[in-house]
Amino acid sequence: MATVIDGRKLAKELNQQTKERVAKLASRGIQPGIVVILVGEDPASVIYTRNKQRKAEKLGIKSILKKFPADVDQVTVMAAVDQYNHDDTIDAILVQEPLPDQLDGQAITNAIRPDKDIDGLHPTNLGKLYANQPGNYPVACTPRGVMTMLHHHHVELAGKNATIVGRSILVGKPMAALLNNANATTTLASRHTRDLAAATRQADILVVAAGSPHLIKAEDVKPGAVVIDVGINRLSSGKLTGDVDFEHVQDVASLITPVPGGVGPMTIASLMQQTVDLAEWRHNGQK
Ligand SMILES: Nc1nc2c(c(=O)[nH]1)N[C@@H](CN(C=O)c1ccc(C(=O)N[C@@H](CCC(=O)O)C(=O)O)cc1)CN2
Repeated sequence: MATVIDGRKLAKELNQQTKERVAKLASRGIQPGIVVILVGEDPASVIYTRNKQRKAEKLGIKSILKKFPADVDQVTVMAAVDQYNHDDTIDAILVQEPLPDQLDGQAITNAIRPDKDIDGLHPTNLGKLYANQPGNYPVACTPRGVMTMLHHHHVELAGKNATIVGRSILVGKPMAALLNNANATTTLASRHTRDLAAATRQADILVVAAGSPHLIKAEDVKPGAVVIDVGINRLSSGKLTGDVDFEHVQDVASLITPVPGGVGPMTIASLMQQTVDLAEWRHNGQK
């Protein structure tokens, strides 16, 4: 039976560390600041952005929620990004995804100053990640949170087979890069993968971010594997469930994350952690 990774507990510990770092910055007259740009009223995004705001305020981080109607045009959003690029009280700019179709998300990301790019999606930051450059730069907060979980549980990565299911730019791609940079042998699978079960069964570390409820069954998992479920799916019953059939996979895995209470809380805690990183780097001139 697998050990269940308690994402809420780990997030609480990380948030405590972040709070202490915020207090240290306050003694230098610095308050880290984040702005979250929310377009439209997607119910899940409204909840996530509210949770981010609450957490930031609780930790002493300045937080602005900049809302736009769903039919906002590109120029208006780009102007807001430009405004916060030049706002010295803001260290982190986050554009909540998903965005409506009329907006060019890539152009918006590219307009964010790389040293305020909290999601680590600007090509400059992605390039550094893919080049495995040393130094300080932001990386996407969900993969960062997953890495923190793996390190916390002393999961050995070097030489291990890691399979990531789902190749989004927000999770799958940076996750594969981080694991590869940690010397794991990585397979980045997607819905195009011919034999997905073969790819998942070879994994010592399996990260699933496919957005498909219970896609991964017990027979898809190597005995003793570490299974990280990034999926958050709301069933018609209202219940949240992951991409992994937790009930049965926990009998096969050695370590497993639940949904809810696994990766989700770590995403927000990592976001707060990285907001403080950005503030420290900017104020210490370590860009
Ligand atoms: N610009 C970004 N947009 C989005 C990101 C992101 O990292 N950057 N990630 C997701 C949504 N997300 C944060 O924005 C997020 C999702 C879920 C959770 C979370 O704590 N989930 C809880 C359950 C919450 C619930 O009851 O609904 C859990 O898993 O326990 C945090 C953050 C998409 N957009």
